[in-house]
Amino acid sequence: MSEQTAVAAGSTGPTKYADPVARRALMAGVSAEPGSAKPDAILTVDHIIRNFGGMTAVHVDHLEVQRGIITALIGPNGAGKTTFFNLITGFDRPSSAKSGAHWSFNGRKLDKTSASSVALAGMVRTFQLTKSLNRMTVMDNMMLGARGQRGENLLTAMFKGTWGAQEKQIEAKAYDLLNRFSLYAKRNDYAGSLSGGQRKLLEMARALMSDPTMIMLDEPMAGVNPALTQSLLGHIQSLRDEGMTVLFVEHDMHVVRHISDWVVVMAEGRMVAEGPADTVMSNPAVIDAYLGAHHDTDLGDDSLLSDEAMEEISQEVAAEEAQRDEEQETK
Ligand SMILES: Nc1ncnc2c1ncn2[C@@H]1O[C@H](COP(=O)(O)OP(=O)(O)OP(=O)(O)O)[C@@H](O)[C@H]1O
Repeated sequence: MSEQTAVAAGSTGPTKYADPVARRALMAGVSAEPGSAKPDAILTVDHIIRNFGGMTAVHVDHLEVQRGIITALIGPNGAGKTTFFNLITGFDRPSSAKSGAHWSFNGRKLDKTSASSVALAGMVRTFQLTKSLNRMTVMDNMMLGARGQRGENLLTAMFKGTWGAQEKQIEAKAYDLLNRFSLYAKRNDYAGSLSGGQRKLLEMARALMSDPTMIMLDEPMAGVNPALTQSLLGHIQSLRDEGMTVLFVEHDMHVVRHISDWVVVMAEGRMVAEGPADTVMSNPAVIDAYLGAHHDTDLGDDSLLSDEAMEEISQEVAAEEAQRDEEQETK
């Protein structure tokens, strides 16, 4: 069993960053400026711009993601988080592809790389279950997660009847992961029959089939009921404790506070702040980015909503309403 497989199957011991004191010490000297240098960056991104027509969805000058910890990417709706994920995982091309966009993962350049090559390099993102994946069993979803390993299409191999020893190992890994994520009993059920939380577990388990070095989770808690939230959070923390790097997008600020070692904030396509969760969430630029656009956003700490902030927000709301009324009248 490879070391990576051992991580996925949960049989390795904790790594040095399983210790919160070690993680805090690691990041203690890192500047809280956007684009700050990290002690050991696993992902480095430069000059990534994505325009849709006249609108710039992403404009990231520089970003480094630290190896071995959990980094949250937060920002209001439309900030560009998903587009950024798509760009760095090869599912979309930057508009700046020919004018200086480059990014590297684990020492390997990825700028001109396809999505499958990015996954093979060890940077894997979770995907929501699509209609066709819903119609497949849980186990078939897992086997599909191994697709691309050693450049093979396992499903084709299955249908061709070339099911060999190597594939048996992969099957064993799928069972290990299903056990770990409490989905073994569901292995023959259609993925579409799973609850919201179980789907999120399957998305994570499926991503782990390809032995990632870094896992990227897009809103891992969306649609998850409170009973499974704790379990999902525990799984994400365990992955980190076993040595995996985690980068995740999440709107729930309580979750972000609870599990993030580092938080990067995106607004209007740009990285606007970085730092430990508490520092970032008391940063006026972050409060502005959220509350300026979304007055009902819960930043996970009610004490941030001081009388002064509330007064400012209500003035902004009143000004916006007055402007809307004016626009209506002139129509
Ligand atoms: N294919 C596309 N064509 C045109 N505009 C797009 C496209 N994809 C994204 N956008 C726009 O780019 C901006 C960034 O969108 P994106 O989905 O990346 O934001 P986000 O931060 O992930 O938002 P949310 O938190 O709501 O998921 C938005 O204004 C969105 O409408």
